[in-house]
Amino acid sequence: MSKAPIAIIGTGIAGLSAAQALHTAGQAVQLFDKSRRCGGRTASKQIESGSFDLGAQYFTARDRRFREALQHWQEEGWAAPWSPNLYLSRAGQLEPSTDEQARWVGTPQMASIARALLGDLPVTFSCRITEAFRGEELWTLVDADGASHGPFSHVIVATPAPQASALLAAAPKLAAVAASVAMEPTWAVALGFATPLPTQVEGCFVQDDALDWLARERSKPGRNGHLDTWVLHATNSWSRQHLDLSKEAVSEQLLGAFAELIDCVVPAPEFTLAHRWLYARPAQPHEWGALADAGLGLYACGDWCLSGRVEGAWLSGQEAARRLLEHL
Ligand SMILES: Cc1cc2nc3c(=O)[nH]c(=O)nc-3n(C[C@H](O)[C@H](O)[C@H](O)COP(=O)(O)OP(=O)(O)OC[C@H]3O[C@@H](n4cnc5c(N)ncnc54)[C@H](O)[C@@H]3O)c2cc1C
Ligand SMILES: NC(=O)C1=CC=CN([C@@H]2O[C@H](COP(=O)(O)OP(=O)(O)OC[C@H]3O[C@@H](n4cnc5c(N)ncnc54)[C@H](O)[C@@H]3O)[C@@H](O)[C@H]2O)C1
Repeated sequence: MSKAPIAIIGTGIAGLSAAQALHTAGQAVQLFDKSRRCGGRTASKQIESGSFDLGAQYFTARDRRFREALQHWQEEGWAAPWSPNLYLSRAGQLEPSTDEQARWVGTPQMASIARALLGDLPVTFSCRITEAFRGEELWTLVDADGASHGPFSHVIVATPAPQASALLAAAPKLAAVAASVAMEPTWAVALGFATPLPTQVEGCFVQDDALDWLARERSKPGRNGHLDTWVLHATNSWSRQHLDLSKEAVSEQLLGAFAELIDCVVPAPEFTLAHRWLYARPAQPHEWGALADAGLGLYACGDWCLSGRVEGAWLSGQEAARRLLEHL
């Protein structure tokens, strides 16, 4: 009988990073995600007039191993540098914000990286895993419809921490660590304008009550939508305070804040979309790398194990795979 595959719950950057490392090492993997597509918080939304990045806006690469992976992504055309006309808005004043930081984006959209990393690996979408339990030797997963999946030799949980703790119940110490991680929400609003706004701004860090960040989609490489689409992110604190506000009210308030901030007249948008990220980022960075109960064969990874960024998620996935492989 062939060896049971390794189950990976979550197809964000962390889960995909672990999957790739294990696949490269000759291990069979089976991925699961509750969503209809991969990428998690590196999501891009496809609409008739183009696409835009709704979660992660760009990423930086500080770790040598991640820089090497990024070089490969660039060579393959999955990622490219993004050097926007960057501004800072403080106390209502908009000023250019030049820095030396290199930033990258997925091409032609942020979600392209996850799609490329997934490649042909076996995956089950629209499948929310609710339980992972171990028999004498092997693991079984149960989904929200009560269906069982398995058997698996090991399980890697690659979801945000609040969703990971229940899936780690077989290892109470790991479950407790995951349960101790607070994650902050972010409201995101996309606005599409029929006529390009007459401004030089392409990205802006905002120090404000409501807004935290705004980006102009068409300034990113490979984007060719016909609307001038902007993505606005609210601060974590504003998002927390307005967690249950309707999407319409959130769009209206953030559009108002944007119109006050930007140095031009803002017409009514052709298109508006609001999305609430309940678990956008860990409240604090950690240095766990990944969590492991090697005896049980249960592992956890995700941005919350490191820095709350794309780079942290990728490194955490690598670490989970490394720890699993060293115990085979
Ligand atoms: C609004 C916003 C802006 C951001 N901006 C940036 C930025 O500019 N730069 C940067 O570096 N980072 C940014 N980030 C953070 C970055 O997106 C994350 O750090 C990274 O994508 C996390 O990857 P992950 O794989 O750890 O988790 P996720 O991407 O959250 O992936 C987890 C996956 O698990 C799935 N899942 C969850 N529970 C279950 C379950 N029970 N069963 C099956 N599947 C499940 C989810 O559907 C998801 O696909 C931003 C995040 C947000 C939300
Ligand atoms: N909104 C959310 O939920 C987010 C979740 C997770 C990350 N988010 C943002 O992602 C970037 C990623 O950080 P980074 O990779 O360290 O990038 P950085 O560009 O170096 O930013 C770090 C930090 O510094 C501030 N900053 C950077 N450059 C400037 C500048 N030229 N002018 C003013 N301020 C600058 C910025 O506020 C960053 O927090 C990061 O933006 C997260 O906020 C969002």
